[in-house]
Amino acid sequence: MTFSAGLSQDSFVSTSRRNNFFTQEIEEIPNTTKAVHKINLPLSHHHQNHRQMQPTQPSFQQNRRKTLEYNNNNATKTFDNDLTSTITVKNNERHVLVTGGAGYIGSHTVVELLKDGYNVIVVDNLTNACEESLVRIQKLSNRPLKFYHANILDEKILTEIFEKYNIWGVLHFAALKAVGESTKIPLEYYWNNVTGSLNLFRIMEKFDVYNIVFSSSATVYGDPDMIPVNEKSSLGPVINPYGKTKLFIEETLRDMCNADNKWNAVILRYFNPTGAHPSGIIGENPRGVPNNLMPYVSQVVQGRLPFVNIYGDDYDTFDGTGVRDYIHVCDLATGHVAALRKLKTKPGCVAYNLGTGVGYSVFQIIKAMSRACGKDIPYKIQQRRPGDVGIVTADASLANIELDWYPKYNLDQMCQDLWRWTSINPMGYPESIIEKKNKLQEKTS
Ligand SMILES: O=c1ccn([C@@H]2O[C@H](COP(=O)(O)OP(=O)(O)O[C@H]3O[C@H](CO)[C@H](O)[C@H](O)[C@H]3O)[C@@H](O)[C@H]2O)c(=O)[nH]1
Repeated sequence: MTFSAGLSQDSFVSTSRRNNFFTQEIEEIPNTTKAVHKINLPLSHHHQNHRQMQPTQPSFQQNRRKTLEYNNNNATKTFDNDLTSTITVKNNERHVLVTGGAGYIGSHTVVELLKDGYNVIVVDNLTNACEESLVRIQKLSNRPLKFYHANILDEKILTEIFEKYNIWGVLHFAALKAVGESTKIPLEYYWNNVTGSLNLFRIMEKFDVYNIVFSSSATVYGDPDMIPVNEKSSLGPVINPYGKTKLFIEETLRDMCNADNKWNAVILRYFNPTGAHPSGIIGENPRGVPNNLMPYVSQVVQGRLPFVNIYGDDYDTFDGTGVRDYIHVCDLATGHVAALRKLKTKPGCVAYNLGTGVGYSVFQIIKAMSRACGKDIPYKIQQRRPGDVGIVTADASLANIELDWYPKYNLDQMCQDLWRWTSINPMGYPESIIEKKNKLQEKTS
């Protein structure tokens, strides 16, 4: 039987809103020595008369690689709309390297990094991310970034990046991340996540770059012995290969920091990221049927999926459904900026939970999404999903105290922002030329 959760329509966002604003033109410039893409960013009407986004030629020599270098020569130091603020550029030409910076959490973090004045280089192989997010990030923050379309397993390209730029630290997001998929193709997960990270760490060491922020997950706690879970809780056992890769990389970083005090690592354990940038311009772009609850619910609202499967209503929770600690992706993003500040104090290896400390059940999530979109949401109660636990919430007080980081968004804002992103971008980001080519190559190989 299908039920539906409907609540009063206090924050309806019209699905008729469409984002024509960021139509991107990517043009291949025929060049015998370089494969260059020109990115034309459309301008805010506020800026149209004042500045021009001018693509520049990449200055590096290698020519067979698909590398994009974005530049905005005439960028002003202010931006408008709901992001009214003034950027203080305070760096000394040092860069941070963001692996996986075109992905969901990476892209929101890059916006915060650019706002905070960092020079950002993104490395992303675009397997689970879209180049379009990078175009939009620059528009949002009104600052340029540099992008390398590359895999972290590629020692040659990483070496070249470290040779070329004065890199101060690395934010390491790049990873395969689907729990279910990891049980089917474990070797791919160990190869990409573990070997890719080891490759990155070795190259960092070679170039005397010892500052890293690592994207970990609450999954490293396994089935936690106490709730809310704090950083002193025991780690593991973790049953799926995805979680094992996160735990192994954490352990590697701890060993590296113990062995050599030049290394500093801030490990961030995310709880359940959701929401999207409040502008509705960047957000999560799941490929295929989403595994996680929030994007799944949002596709049900869109009518792309018929109903939400509620995996179990017999947990020992107040309404029987699973309880999780959902956190707005923009709060996660500011957590990374705080982590970089922490790295400047040379802390050794430290781990922080990033969550709100508040748990919501599956029923509460469906109701909150229903409030945000003003629609009834159909659901069916199903068997428990294998590997799920009843309740996981964070004790994030260590991050509050030591990083001076506090989440700002509540559940209704998370749902409103998620729904705004979904309404404006019903099918996610448009595919870029690179992504189309990747797909073609996958089909023909
Ligand atoms: O279609 C769905 C999807 C999920 N759920 C339920 O919703 C809750 C949240 O499930 P998610 O799949 O959204 O998130 P998880 O808590 O299972 O997993 C997330 O948090 C983990 C850490 O706790 C890991 O980081 C993992 O990678 C990440 O996806 C769970 O009770 C789950 O049973 C449903 O009822 N229906």
